[in-house]
Amino acid sequence: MIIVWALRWIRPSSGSRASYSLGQAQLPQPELKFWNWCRLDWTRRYSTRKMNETNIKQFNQKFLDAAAHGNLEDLKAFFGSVDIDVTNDRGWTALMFAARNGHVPIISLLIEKGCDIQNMNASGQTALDIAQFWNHKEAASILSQHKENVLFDQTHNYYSLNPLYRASDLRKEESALQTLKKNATSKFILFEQQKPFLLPPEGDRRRYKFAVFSCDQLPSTLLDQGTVIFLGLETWDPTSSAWFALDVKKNAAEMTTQLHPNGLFVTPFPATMQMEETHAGIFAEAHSILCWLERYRFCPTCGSRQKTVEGGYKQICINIDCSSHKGVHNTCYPRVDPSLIMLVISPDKKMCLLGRQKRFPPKMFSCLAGFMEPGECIEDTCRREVEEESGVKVGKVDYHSSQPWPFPATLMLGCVAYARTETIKVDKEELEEARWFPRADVAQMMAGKHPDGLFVPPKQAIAHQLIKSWLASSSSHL
Ligand SMILES: NC(=O)C1=CN([C@@H]2O[C@H](COP(=O)(O)OP(=O)(O)OC[C@H]3O[C@@H](n4cnc5c(N)ncnc54)[C@H](OP(=O)(O)O)[C@@H]3O)[C@@H](O)[C@H]2O)C=CC1
Ligand SMILES: [Mg+2]
Ligand SMILES: [Mg+2]
Ligand SMILES: [Mg+2]
Ligand SMILES: [Zn+2]
Repeated sequence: MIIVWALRWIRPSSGSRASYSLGQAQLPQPELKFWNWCRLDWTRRYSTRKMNETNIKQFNQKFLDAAAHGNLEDLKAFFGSVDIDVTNDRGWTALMFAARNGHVPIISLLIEKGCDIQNMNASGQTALDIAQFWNHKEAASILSQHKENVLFDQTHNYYSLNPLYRASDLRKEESALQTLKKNATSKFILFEQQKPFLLPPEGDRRRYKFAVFSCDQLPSTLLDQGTVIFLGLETWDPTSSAWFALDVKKNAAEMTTQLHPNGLFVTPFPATMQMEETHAGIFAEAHSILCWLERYRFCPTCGSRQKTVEGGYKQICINIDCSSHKGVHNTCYPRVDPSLIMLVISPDKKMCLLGRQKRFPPKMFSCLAGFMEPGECIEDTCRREVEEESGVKVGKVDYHSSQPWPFPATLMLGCVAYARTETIKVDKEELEEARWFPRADVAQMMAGKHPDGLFVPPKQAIAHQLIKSWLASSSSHL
């Protein structure tokens, strides 16, 4: 049913070229969960095979059965056509079934194929919890080794996995940058008014990615008239390929669409939440810089025009008498807005506080969040925002991880906050609702199995990772 709803919201655009537009504003059904909304790529693949909902369920069940029964060859046949993290009604994945029965070769293969070992079922158990519960020592040992790796990697939230070496020293060398731009190995990604030019999910590729061009593939008018940003080099080796973002002017967009038959300029959110992760990291850098250049065309100090230098990373006022040329002139550099996002834990540590902003999809609850103000430390921003929005008083604050949120340039600082009080008084300006949720409810919301259809943001959001960490660290309280 959910899949049918989801498909309803994948609709061809008005032009002759196929495109898919998805938007938060177009989410009228309370049941259309963010979670499923993020899985539309594989849903679409099924739809092209004309599989109906029952067929899909049976197909998925056969995959889960192969894992549960330890049938390695049967399982291999599903790769490429099944979502490796697909679940049954209770949130059990193939990895969990293999862990339940101690099938070590199946566990190893699923991990090698990139399954998410941190997924939890509707009871809040991971595959590792299950292997340990059923005393499958070898399975538990493999899963715990990989869990350590995953936890280490988890400092990289989505949008933060940018593989480029930024080579900031090169930005000051104008002639070197000009030479690099014309270098045959240099790579260009395109934007039109901050909309990235992407290749939509297709065939076995489940994610959007950039269409990447060399200098020779681009008409010189695009290069000459557009805004070019130097993003970095592929490696620390100065002879490695350089990456540039090119914002083509609006009137050049038509020309650009002729460059790749499947490419599209897409509205960045939510499409970029479904990108190949390294491309999402590159998008975060390019998009934040392009938004800054567009919004700060005039000097914030005297209102004169600004000149863009240093590969797009600096703007200087053309008025030589402007005071921005003296002392610390931070208006010349791209802005980053620090903001806090916190999972607030109840005094008895059995519940967490989640809230809803009016703009959220129906039934989605998330962590509270708020922008840092001048002269504030992380801990005080966290305490102030939680009290302003929910009336709850916070004591200790622990830092968890961070995430660039490139809409346009927020840096989310993720924390776990320990409440001193429980009484909630919601600020209706900022939140529609805030509630304490027991651990079991949150586990169901994570697994998309809550009886009232409540759910939390998808794994690309740092809120999801904060909630997941708390569930994992408190699984012994079950
Ligand atoms: N991933 C997640 O689950 C969630 C992420 N977030 C993100 O966290 C960030 C902050 O959360 P939010 O609750 O909106 O923040 P706040 O609680 O601080 O409230 C936002 C309001 O504060 C004002 N404001 C003050 N300083 C700034 C600034 N530097 N930049 C923009 N607005 C400012 C704006 O008012 P006005 O516009 O009226 O001028 C804005 O609407 C946002 O980027 C949001 O997208 C938030 C919740 C959940
Ligand atoms: Mg606030
Ligand atoms: Mg807020
Ligand atoms: Mg605020
Ligand atoms: Zn000025």
